[in-house]
Amino acid sequence: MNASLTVTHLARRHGAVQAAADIGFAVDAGEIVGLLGPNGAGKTTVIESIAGLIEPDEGVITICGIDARARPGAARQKLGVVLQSTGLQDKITPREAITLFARLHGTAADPAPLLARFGLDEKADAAFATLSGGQRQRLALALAFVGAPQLVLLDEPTTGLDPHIRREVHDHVRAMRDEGRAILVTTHDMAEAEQLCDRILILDRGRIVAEGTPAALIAEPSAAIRVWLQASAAPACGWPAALPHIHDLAGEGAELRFTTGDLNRALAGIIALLDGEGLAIAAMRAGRATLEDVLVQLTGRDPRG
Ligand SMILES: Nc1ncnc2c1ncn2[C@@H]1O[C@H](COP(=O)(O)OP(=O)(O)OP(=O)(O)O)[C@@H](O)[C@H]1O
Repeated sequence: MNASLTVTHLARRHGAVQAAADIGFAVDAGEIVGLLGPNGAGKTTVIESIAGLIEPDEGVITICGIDARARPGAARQKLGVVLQSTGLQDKITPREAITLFARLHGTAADPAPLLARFGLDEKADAAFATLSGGQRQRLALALAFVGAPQLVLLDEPTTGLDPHIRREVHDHVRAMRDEGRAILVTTHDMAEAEQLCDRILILDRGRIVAEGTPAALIAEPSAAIRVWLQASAAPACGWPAALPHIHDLAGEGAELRFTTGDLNRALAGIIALLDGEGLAIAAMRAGRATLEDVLVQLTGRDPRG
Protein backbone atom coordinates (compact mmCIF):
# COMPACT_ATOMS: atom_id res chain seq x y z
CA MET A 1 0.00 0.00 0.00
CA ASN A 2 1.36 3.43 -0.90
CA ALA A 3 -0.90 5.70 1.18
CA SER A 4 1.09 8.77 2.20
CA LEU A 5 -1.60 9.75 4.69
CA THR A 6 -4.10 7.65 6.58
CA VAL A 7 -6.56 9.11 9.04
CA THR A 8 -8.74 6.83 11.17
CA HIS A 9 -11.47 7.69 13.69
CA LEU A 10 -10.30 11.31 13.96
CA ALA A 11 -12.43 13.31 16.40
CA ARG A 12 -12.02 16.81 17.79
CA ARG A 13 -14.33 19.04 19.80
CA HIS A 14 -14.05 22.81 20.01
CA GLY A 15 -15.94 23.48 23.24
CA ALA A 16 -19.50 22.31 22.65
CA VAL A 17 -18.96 21.89 18.88
CA GLN A 18 -18.04 18.47 17.50
CA ALA A 19 -15.83 19.87 14.74
CA ALA A 20 -14.66 16.43 13.54
CA ALA A 21 -16.29 13.08 14.27
CA ASP A 22 -15.05 9.64 13.25
CA ILE A 23 -13.21 10.95 10.18
CA GLY A 24 -11.41 8.27 8.16
CA PHE A 25 -9.70 8.49 4.78
CA ALA A 26 -6.38 7.99 2.99
CA VAL A 27 -4.41 9.96 0.42
CA ASP A 28 -2.07 8.06 -1.88
CA ALA A 29 1.19 9.22 -3.39
CA GLY A 30 0.52 10.97 -6.72
CA GLU A 31 -3.04 11.95 -5.80
CA ILE A 32 -4.81 15.27 -5.17
CA VAL A 33 -7.66 14.85 -2.70
CA GLY A 34 -10.08 17.73 -2.07
CA LEU A 35 -11.75 18.34 1.27
CA LEU A 36 -14.99 20.21 0.59
CA GLY A 37 -17.86 21.38 2.73
CA PRO A 38 -19.80 24.45 3.81
CA ASN A 39 -18.45 26.93 6.38
CA GLY A 40 -17.82 25.26 9.71
CA ALA A 41 -17.92 21.72 8.24
CA GLY A 42 -14.59 20.90 9.92
CA LYS A 43 -12.11 21.17 7.05
CA THR A 44 -9.57 23.35 8.87
CA THR A 45 -9.92 21.20 11.99
CA VAL A 46 -8.95 18.11 9.95
CA ILE A 47 -6.03 19.88 8.20
CA GLU A 48 -4.71 21.36 11.46
CA SER A 49 -4.96 17.99 13.21
CA ILE A 50 -2.90 16.34 10.45
CA ALA A 51 -0.39 19.21 10.52
CA GLY A 52 0.03 18.72 14.29
CA LEU A 53 -1.20 22.27 15.00
CA ILE A 54 -4.10 21.09 17.17
CA GLU A 55 -4.39 17.94 19.25
CA PRO A 56 -7.30 15.65 18.24
CA ASP A 57 -9.39 14.08 20.99
CA GLU A 58 -9.27 10.70 19.26
CA GLY A 59 -7.90 9.05 16.17
CA VAL A 60 -4.77 7.82 14.45
CA ILE A 61 -2.90 9.87 11.82
CA THR A 62 -0.17 8.11 9.86
CA ILE A 63 2.10 10.09 7.54
CA CYS A 64 4.34 7.94 5.31
CA GLY A 65 4.06 5.13 7.82
CA ILE A 66 4.91 7.36 10.81
CA ASP A 67 2.40 7.70 13.66
CA ALA A 68 2.11 11.50 13.59
CA ARG A 69 0.62 11.85 17.07
CA ALA A 70 3.29 9.64 18.68
CA ARG A 71 6.23 11.01 16.63
CA PRO A 72 5.27 14.55 15.54
CA GLY A 73 8.85 15.62 14.77
CA ALA A 74 9.48 12.71 12.39
CA ALA A 75 6.07 13.17 10.71
CA ARG A 76 6.73 16.90 10.25
CA GLN A 77 9.79 16.05 8.12
CA LYS A 78 7.51 14.42 5.53
CA LEU A 79 5.01 17.27 5.50
CA GLY A 80 4.57 20.63 3.75
CA VAL A 81 1.76 22.94 4.83
CA VAL A 82 0.15 26.03 3.27
CA LEU A 83 -2.26 27.60 5.72
CA GLN A 84 -4.69 30.46 5.09
CA SER A 85 -2.22 32.94 6.55
CA THR A 86 1.55 32.55 6.26
CA GLY A 87 2.30 34.34 9.53
CA LEU A 88 5.40 35.90 7.94
CA GLN A 89 6.75 39.23 9.12
CA ASP A 90 6.46 42.23 6.79
CA LYS A 91 10.22 42.75 6.47
CA ILE A 92 11.33 39.19 5.68
CA THR A 93 12.27 38.49 2.04
CA PRO A 94 11.44 35.31 0.10
CA ARG A 95 15.13 34.31 0.13
CA GLU A 96 15.37 34.80 3.91
CA ALA A 97 12.07 33.02 4.53
CA ILE A 98 13.13 29.94 2.54
CA THR A 99 16.51 29.86 4.29
CA LEU A 100 14.79 30.17 7.69
CA PHE A 101 12.29 27.41 6.89
CA ALA A 102 15.11 25.15 5.67
CA ARG A 103 16.96 25.71 8.95
CA LEU A 104 13.80 24.91 10.92
CA HIS A 105 13.51 21.76 8.82
CA GLY A 106 17.06 20.82 9.75
CA THR A 107 18.42 21.24 6.19
CA ALA A 108 20.64 23.90 4.66
CA ALA A 109 18.83 24.14 1.32
CA ASP A 110 19.97 26.64 -1.30
CA PRO A 111 16.90 28.91 -1.81
CA ALA A 112 17.73 29.55 -5.51
CA PRO A 113 16.01 26.45 -7.03
CA LEU A 114 12.82 27.08 -5.05
CA LEU A 115 12.81 30.79 -5.91
CA ALA A 116 13.16 29.84 -9.59
CA ARG A 117 10.56 27.07 -9.50
CA PHE A 118 7.92 29.33 -7.95
CA GLY A 119 8.72 32.35 -10.13
CA LEU A 120 10.13 34.47 -7.29
CA ASP A 121 13.58 35.25 -8.73
CA GLU A 122 12.80 38.91 -9.26
CA LYS A 123 11.29 39.29 -5.81
CA ALA A 124 13.90 37.19 -3.97
CA ASP A 125 15.13 40.16 -1.94
CA ALA A 126 11.92 42.19 -1.69
CA ALA A 127 10.17 42.62 1.66
CA PHE A 128 7.14 40.34 2.17
CA ALA A 129 4.92 43.40 2.69
CA THR A 130 5.63 44.54 -0.89
CA LEU A 131 4.64 41.22 -2.56
CA SER A 132 1.36 40.90 -4.48
CA GLY A 133 -1.27 38.35 -3.42
CA GLY A 134 -0.11 35.93 -6.11
CA GLN A 135 3.56 36.32 -5.13
CA ARG A 136 2.70 35.72 -1.47
CA GLN A 137 0.86 32.56 -2.40
CA ARG A 138 3.76 31.35 -4.55
CA LEU A 139 6.05 31.99 -1.58
CA ALA A 140 3.69 30.00 0.67
CA LEU A 141 3.91 27.09 -1.82
CA ALA A 142 7.71 27.42 -1.97
CA LEU A 143 7.89 27.32 1.84
CA ALA A 144 5.64 24.24 1.94
CA PHE A 145 8.10 22.69 -0.47
CA VAL A 146 11.20 23.13 1.68
CA GLY A 147 12.47 19.67 2.57
CA ALA A 148 10.77 18.06 -0.48
CA PRO A 149 7.69 16.85 1.45
CA GLN A 150 5.86 13.67 0.48
CA LEU A 151 2.54 15.01 1.76
CA VAL A 152 1.40 18.61 1.12
CA LEU A 153 -1.58 20.15 2.96
CA LEU A 154 -3.15 23.21 1.32
CA ASP A 155 -5.87 25.14 3.16
CA GLU A 156 -7.76 27.25 0.60
CA PRO A 157 -4.65 27.98 -1.49
CA THR A 158 -6.41 30.13 -4.09
CA THR A 159 -8.91 32.15 -2.06
CA GLY A 160 -8.80 35.81 -3.10
CA LEU A 161 -6.54 35.21 -6.10
CA ASP A 162 -7.50 36.28 -9.64
CA PRO A 163 -8.23 33.54 -12.22
CA HIS A 164 -4.81 33.82 -13.90
CA ILE A 165 -2.89 33.34 -10.63
CA ARG A 166 -5.31 30.62 -9.58
CA ARG A 167 -4.47 28.65 -12.75
CA GLU A 168 -0.79 29.13 -11.99
CA VAL A 169 -1.25 27.76 -8.45
CA HIS A 170 -3.17 24.80 -9.94
CA ASP A 171 -0.25 24.08 -12.27
CA HIS A 172 2.17 24.08 -9.31
CA VAL A 173 -0.11 21.75 -7.35
CA ARG A 174 -0.47 19.37 -10.33
CA ALA A 175 3.32 19.38 -10.77
CA MET A 176 3.71 18.39 -7.10
CA ARG A 177 1.23 15.54 -7.68
CA ASP A 178 2.97 14.43 -10.86
CA GLU A 179 6.25 14.16 -8.93
CA GLY A 180 4.52 11.54 -6.79
CA ARG A 181 3.59 13.68 -3.79
CA ALA A 182 0.26 13.31 -2.00
CA ILE A 183 -1.83 16.50 -1.81
CA LEU A 184 -4.77 17.27 0.49
CA VAL A 185 -6.47 20.56 -0.38
CA THR A 186 -9.48 22.44 0.99
CA THR A 187 -11.47 24.83 -1.16
CA HIS A 188 -14.80 26.64 -1.34
CA ASP A 189 -14.53 26.83 -5.11
CA MET A 190 -16.43 23.91 -6.61
CA ALA A 191 -15.14 24.55 -10.14
CA GLU A 192 -11.59 24.42 -8.74
CA ALA A 193 -12.34 21.15 -6.96
CA GLU A 194 -13.78 19.67 -10.13
CA GLN A 195 -10.75 20.65 -12.23
CA LEU A 196 -7.98 19.99 -9.74
CA CYS A 197 -8.91 17.05 -7.54
CA ASP A 198 -8.56 13.38 -8.41
CA ARG A 199 -10.86 12.50 -5.53
CA ILE A 200 -13.15 14.47 -3.24
CA LEU A 201 -14.31 14.09 0.36
CA ILE A 202 -17.43 16.04 1.27
CA LEU A 203 -17.58 17.04 4.91
CA ASP A 204 -20.68 18.23 6.74
CA ARG A 205 -20.95 18.99 10.44
CA GLY A 206 -17.67 17.21 11.15
CA ARG A 207 -18.47 14.03 9.24
CA ILE A 208 -17.60 12.70 5.79
CA VAL A 209 -20.92 12.42 3.94
CA ALA A 210 -19.65 11.46 0.47
CA GLU A 211 -16.44 10.41 -1.23
CA GLY A 212 -15.49 9.79 -4.86
CA THR A 213 -14.01 11.22 -8.03
CA PRO A 214 -15.68 14.48 -9.13
CA ALA A 215 -17.16 12.62 -12.13
CA ALA A 216 -18.58 9.82 -9.97
CA LEU A 217 -20.11 12.26 -7.45
CA ILE A 218 -21.73 14.27 -10.24
CA ALA A 219 -22.89 11.18 -12.09
CA GLU A 220 -24.65 9.85 -8.97
CA PRO A 221 -27.68 8.41 -10.86
CA SER A 222 -30.35 10.10 -8.78
CA ALA A 223 -28.78 13.56 -9.27
CA ALA A 224 -27.38 13.48 -12.79
CA ILE A 225 -29.79 16.05 -14.29
CA ARG A 226 -30.93 19.22 -12.60
CA VAL A 227 -34.25 20.74 -13.76
CA TRP A 228 -36.07 24.02 -13.30
CA LEU A 229 -39.58 24.14 -14.66
CA GLN A 230 -42.36 26.71 -14.75
CA ALA A 231 -46.00 25.72 -15.25
CA SER A 232 -48.56 28.00 -16.91
CA ALA A 233 -49.98 28.54 -13.39
CA ALA A 234 -49.55 27.12 -9.88
CA PRO A 235 -51.34 23.75 -9.51
CA ALA A 236 -54.58 24.25 -7.56
CA CYS A 237 -53.63 21.71 -4.86
CA GLY A 238 -49.93 22.68 -4.84
CA TRP A 239 -47.06 20.42 -5.94
CA PRO A 240 -47.00 16.91 -4.44
CA ALA A 241 -44.30 16.10 -1.86
CA ALA A 242 -42.97 13.26 -4.03
CA LEU A 243 -43.15 12.17 -7.66
CA PRO A 244 -41.69 9.08 -9.38
CA HIS A 245 -38.09 9.46 -10.71
CA ILE A 246 -37.83 12.88 -9.06
CA HIS A 247 -35.46 13.82 -6.22
CA ASP A 248 -34.88 16.98 -4.18
CA LEU A 249 -38.28 18.24 -5.20
CA ALA A 250 -38.87 21.90 -4.33
CA GLY A 251 -42.04 23.51 -5.68
CA GLU A 252 -43.19 27.06 -5.09
CA GLY A 253 -46.08 28.73 -6.93
CA ALA A 254 -45.82 27.80 -10.59
CA GLU A 255 -42.13 26.85 -10.28
CA LEU A 256 -40.59 23.46 -9.62
CA ARG A 257 -36.96 22.45 -9.10
CA PHE A 258 -35.72 18.87 -8.91
CA THR A 259 -32.98 16.44 -9.86
CA THR A 260 -33.51 13.23 -11.77
CA GLY A 261 -31.62 10.38 -13.34
CA ASP A 262 -34.38 9.79 -15.91
CA LEU A 263 -35.68 12.98 -17.49
CA ASN A 264 -38.17 11.18 -19.81
CA ARG A 265 -40.02 9.47 -16.99
CA ALA A 266 -39.77 12.45 -14.64
CA LEU A 267 -41.35 14.73 -17.27
CA ALA A 268 -44.00 12.13 -18.13
CA GLY A 269 -45.17 12.24 -14.49
CA ILE A 270 -45.20 16.03 -14.40
CA ILE A 271 -47.02 16.34 -17.73
CA ALA A 272 -49.69 13.90 -16.51
CA LEU A 273 -50.07 15.93 -13.32
CA LEU A 274 -50.31 19.25 -15.19
CA ASP A 275 -52.72 17.78 -17.81
CA GLY A 276 -55.01 16.72 -14.96
CA GLU A 277 -55.17 20.34 -13.82
CA GLY A 278 -55.52 21.79 -17.31
CA LEU A 279 -52.02 23.32 -17.10
CA ALA A 280 -48.98 23.18 -19.39
CA ILE A 281 -45.21 23.55 -19.09
CA ALA A 282 -44.52 27.25 -19.80
CA ALA A 283 -40.69 27.20 -19.53
CA MET A 284 -38.01 24.73 -18.60
CA ARG A 285 -34.24 24.45 -18.12
CA ALA A 286 -32.40 21.16 -17.65
CA GLY A 287 -28.69 20.51 -17.42
CA ARG A 288 -26.00 18.27 -16.04
CA ALA A 289 -25.66 18.62 -12.27
CA THR A 290 -22.47 20.31 -11.04
CA LEU A 291 -20.37 19.48 -8.02
CA GLU A 292 -21.98 22.48 -6.34
CA ASP A 293 -25.45 20.94 -6.86
CA VAL A 294 -24.17 17.69 -5.33
CA LEU A 295 -22.76 19.51 -2.31
CA VAL A 296 -25.93 21.54 -1.75
CA GLN A 297 -27.97 18.36 -2.11
CA LEU A 298 -25.85 16.49 0.43
CA THR A 299 -25.41 19.23 3.02
CA GLY A 300 -28.40 21.46 2.35
CA ARG A 301 -26.03 24.43 2.50
CA ASP A 302 -24.23 26.69 0.06
CA PRO A 303 -20.54 25.66 -0.18
CA ARG A 304 -19.48 29.31 -0.46
CA GLY A 305 -21.23 30.15 2.80
N1 LIG B 1 -10.84 27.59 18.16
C1 LIG B 1 -12.12 27.32 18.10
N2 LIG B 1 -12.95 27.53 19.15
C2 LIG B 1 -14.25 27.22 19.10
N3 LIG B 1 -14.86 26.68 18.03
C3 LIG B 1 -14.11 26.44 16.95
C4 LIG B 1 -12.70 26.74 16.92
N4 LIG B 1 -12.22 26.38 15.72
C5 LIG B 1 -13.27 25.87 15.01
N5 LIG B 1 -14.40 25.90 15.75
C6 LIG B 1 -15.72 25.41 15.34
O1 LIG B 1 -15.57 24.09 14.83
C7 LIG B 1 -16.37 23.89 13.67
C8 LIG B 1 -15.49 23.48 12.50
O2 LIG B 1 -14.66 24.60 12.16
P1 LIG B 1 -13.57 24.53 11.00
O3 LIG B 1 -12.83 25.81 11.01
O4 LIG B 1 -12.80 23.27 11.10
O5 LIG B 1 -14.51 24.45 9.71
P2 LIG B 1 -14.17 24.74 8.18
O6 LIG B 1 -14.87 23.68 7.40
O7 LIG B 1 -12.71 24.86 7.99
O8 LIG B 1 -14.88 26.14 7.97
P3 LIG B 1 -14.54 27.34 6.94
O9 LIG B 1 -14.92 26.82 5.61
O10 LIG B 1 -15.45 28.43 7.40
O11 LIG B 1 -13.08 27.66 7.06
C9 LIG B 1 -17.13 25.19 13.46
O12 LIG B 1 -18.40 25.07 14.06
C10 LIG B 1 -16.29 26.21 14.19
O13 LIG B 1 -17.09 27.28 14.65
